Amino acid sequence: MDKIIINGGRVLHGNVRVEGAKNAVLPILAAALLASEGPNIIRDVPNLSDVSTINEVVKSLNAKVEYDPEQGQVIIDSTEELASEAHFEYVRKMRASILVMGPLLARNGFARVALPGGCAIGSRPIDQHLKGFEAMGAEITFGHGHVEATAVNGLKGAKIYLDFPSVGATENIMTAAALAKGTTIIENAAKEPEIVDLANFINEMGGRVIGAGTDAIRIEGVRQLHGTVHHIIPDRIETGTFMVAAAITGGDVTIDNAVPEHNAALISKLGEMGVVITELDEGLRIQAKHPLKAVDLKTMPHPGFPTDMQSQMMALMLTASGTGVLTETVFENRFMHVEEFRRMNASVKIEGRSVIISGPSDLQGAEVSATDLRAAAALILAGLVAEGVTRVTELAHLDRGYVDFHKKLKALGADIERVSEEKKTEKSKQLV
Ligand SMILES: CC(=O)N[C@H]1[C@@H](OP(=O)(O)OP(=O)(O)OC[C@H]2O[C@@H](n3ccc(=O)[nH]c3=O)[C@H](O)[C@@H]2O)O[C@H](CO)[C@@H](O)[C@@H]1O
Ligand SMILES: C=C(OP(=O)(O)O)C(=O)O
Repeated sequence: MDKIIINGGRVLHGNVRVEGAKNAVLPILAAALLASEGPNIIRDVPNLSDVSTINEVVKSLNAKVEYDPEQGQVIIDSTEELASEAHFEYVRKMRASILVMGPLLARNGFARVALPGGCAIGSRPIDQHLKGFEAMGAEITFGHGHVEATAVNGLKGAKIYLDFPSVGATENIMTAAALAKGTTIIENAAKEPEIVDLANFINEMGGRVIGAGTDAIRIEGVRQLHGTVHHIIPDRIETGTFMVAAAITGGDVTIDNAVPEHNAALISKLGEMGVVITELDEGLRIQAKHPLKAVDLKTMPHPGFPTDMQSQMMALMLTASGTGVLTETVFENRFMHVEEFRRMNASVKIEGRSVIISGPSDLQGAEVSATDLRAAAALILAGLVAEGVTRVTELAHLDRGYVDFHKKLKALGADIERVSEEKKTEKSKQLV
């Protein structure tokens, strides 16, 4: 089992480059299955365990996949007839495997996918995805832990109003509608930058998606889609995580390859706290001097404050002066990291869907365990400023969404290393 060990107290300085966005590349690699002519070449692909998982899923569906992690490139050839079932072994590993359902239904008129169930951040139902497929003429059935969607006569365009602007439902409906007969309109659609990247990709394959990034997306179905070359957008959550890393250490960090407009809510909140942020041609410079001011914040669908930055912001708010209230409205149970922060001497109180933070806490290094992907990053951020040594375990969560996180922090001046049990055993053998 790997551990990240941090000796707190270093101020971060320098430049760091962010990777392609995890939450853009996963739906795009699934949507590549829509192309029945010519291969898709996807570039700026981050070397993450989730990328390996989606590649496995796509391969299991009979597409040919060539992945070059060094180059950050995936080539997908889905021109042969596709299988129709995404097995539990993949969906269990990664919920986003459900995103193959739209493309499979579009290509085959049938899809069978293991039900994803909940995870550490909430129950995460898929009713809005299924409501969309049903409106387009698919029959939905459940059994033996799976959901099946069948459209014997193919999918037909429909008007679909989402009860909540779900990212995954918007993506699955967009891909299903790309090859449907007629026009589909998604109302109350998700507006995240990753939705726009997916729409651009579908259009580059020959599709017709209009309005992505607004709350009404119009998809005019086409008969066939072809392979293309697509570059993934930069990861706004990795960007945000390094913004917080700079702020929490009182540092001066420039983030290359960042898109400021994708992080408007975070830029505004950090500004309120007293962090100085400068927008550069291709990036962001973050300068912070302590003490920072406490703020209140509420997570919301884009362009609101992203839930995927909630735990990292909680780490930062622990170091700010005054009382701040952080409210989570997107997921009902995304506070598992609070107990771990308490192990680091944080003063945090949960009240329903809010957390009240009285700062600054006198953070102390401790042995803590990552409860989900962003909690892993947040605990490491807290470790950067805690007094003494912090050890973070359960790093499989971190590897889902961050490439070389500890190496990038080390290059900025952090005292941080990653050790594996095997290495430790080797060391102790040498000592004996
Ligand atoms: C791979 C990926 O892109 N993951 C992101 C995606 O997840 P994901 O696509 O799963 O998130 P959604 O936007 O769908 O979920 C948001 C909320 O809607 C609820 N819901 C969703 C679908 C549905 O059919 N019914 C329903 O009730 C969920 O339980 C949750 O409470 O968006 C989330 C919200 O920004 C991010 O935190 C995740 O990082
Ligand atoms: C919650 C996240 O991802 P996923 O939807 O893949 O679990 C995340 O990226 O923070």
